[in-house]
Amino acid sequence: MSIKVVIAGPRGRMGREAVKLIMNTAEFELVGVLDHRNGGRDLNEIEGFSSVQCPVYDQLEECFTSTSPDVLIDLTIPETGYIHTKTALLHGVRPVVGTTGFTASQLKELKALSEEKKVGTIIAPNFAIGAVLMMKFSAMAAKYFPDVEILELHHDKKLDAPSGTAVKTAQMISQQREQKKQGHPDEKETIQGARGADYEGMRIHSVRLPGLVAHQQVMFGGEGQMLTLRHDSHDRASFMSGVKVCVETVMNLETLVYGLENILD
Ligand SMILES: NC(=O)C1=CN([C@@H]2O[C@H](COP(=O)(O)OP(=O)(O)OC[C@H]3O[C@@H](n4cnc5c(N)ncnc54)[C@H](OP(=O)(O)O)[C@@H]3O)[C@@H](O)[C@H]2O)C=CC1
Ligand SMILES: O=C(O)C1=N[C@H](C(=O)O)C[C@H](O)C1
Repeated sequence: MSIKVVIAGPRGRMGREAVKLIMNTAEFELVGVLDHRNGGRDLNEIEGFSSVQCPVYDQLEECFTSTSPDVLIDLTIPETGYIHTKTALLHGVRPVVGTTGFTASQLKELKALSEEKKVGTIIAPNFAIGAVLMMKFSAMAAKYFPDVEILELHHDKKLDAPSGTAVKTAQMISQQREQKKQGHPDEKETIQGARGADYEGMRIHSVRLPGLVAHQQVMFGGEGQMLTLRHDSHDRASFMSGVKVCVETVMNLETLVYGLENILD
């Protein structure tokens, strides 16, 4: 039996890749898409989708009622992605969320709702296996190198900063690292923001430039040595094997999983 999927944000950079993934995977069926600008049309009328037949909705409730999907893949923007995830849970549809920028309190609320409804949910700040390994290796290294700074680099159309990946990396590092305020105790910024964002004393720096896709470098400094871990996504195809695993796995969950590292063997 196939897994019935709805995609929110199909015209976006990630949404277009996700449509291809679902169409090219025999066990998945694209039953609808949510596009706030094209409700009532068919996807094959929209530029770039001439061979994909599937109804387009601009209201998520109507989409769920009409298509009875198993899974919602959300690839939109932070505020909307949060509302979509909540709506899916209330309709018994399992969310797989790539959208980043949710607050800690939103994540907490969604986890509680997922558990209350027993509807599996995966929120993955990064679907690329290489990025997940970089995060895991960073957490391992932080035990030995408590002085660490994260540099994330993205295209200039990105809305949230720091990136979801950088925030998740900092959280994973903080579970291994002795708490520490880095840099000189008396350091002063002569231009505000020069030292980046402060996450429990470690710094996160966000670069936004045309020409970039998604990149992150985690730098550890020790006595007379440096360790640098870096991951580069040069193409959004890098995220799709992770999306596939999430769609398959969420079918067997009854709680919220935050991070792809928690479902990989
Ligand atoms: N987890 C992961 O591995 C990855 C996550 N991401 C995240 O995925 C999200 C999407 O990224 P990306 O594809 O690059 O972004 P895009 O801006 O290319 O796509 C976002 C899409 O969402 C649509 N959208 C905006 N507002 C709404 C709304 N109110 N209702 C419905 N749809 C809406 C946009 O439509 P329109 O433009 O017409 O408003 C657009 O089609 C981001 O949060 C990004 O950080 C990105 C890459 C990898
Ligand atoms: O917006 C993007 O492009 C990306 N967003 C995710 C994030 O915020 O970490 C994942 C990846 O870095 C690409």
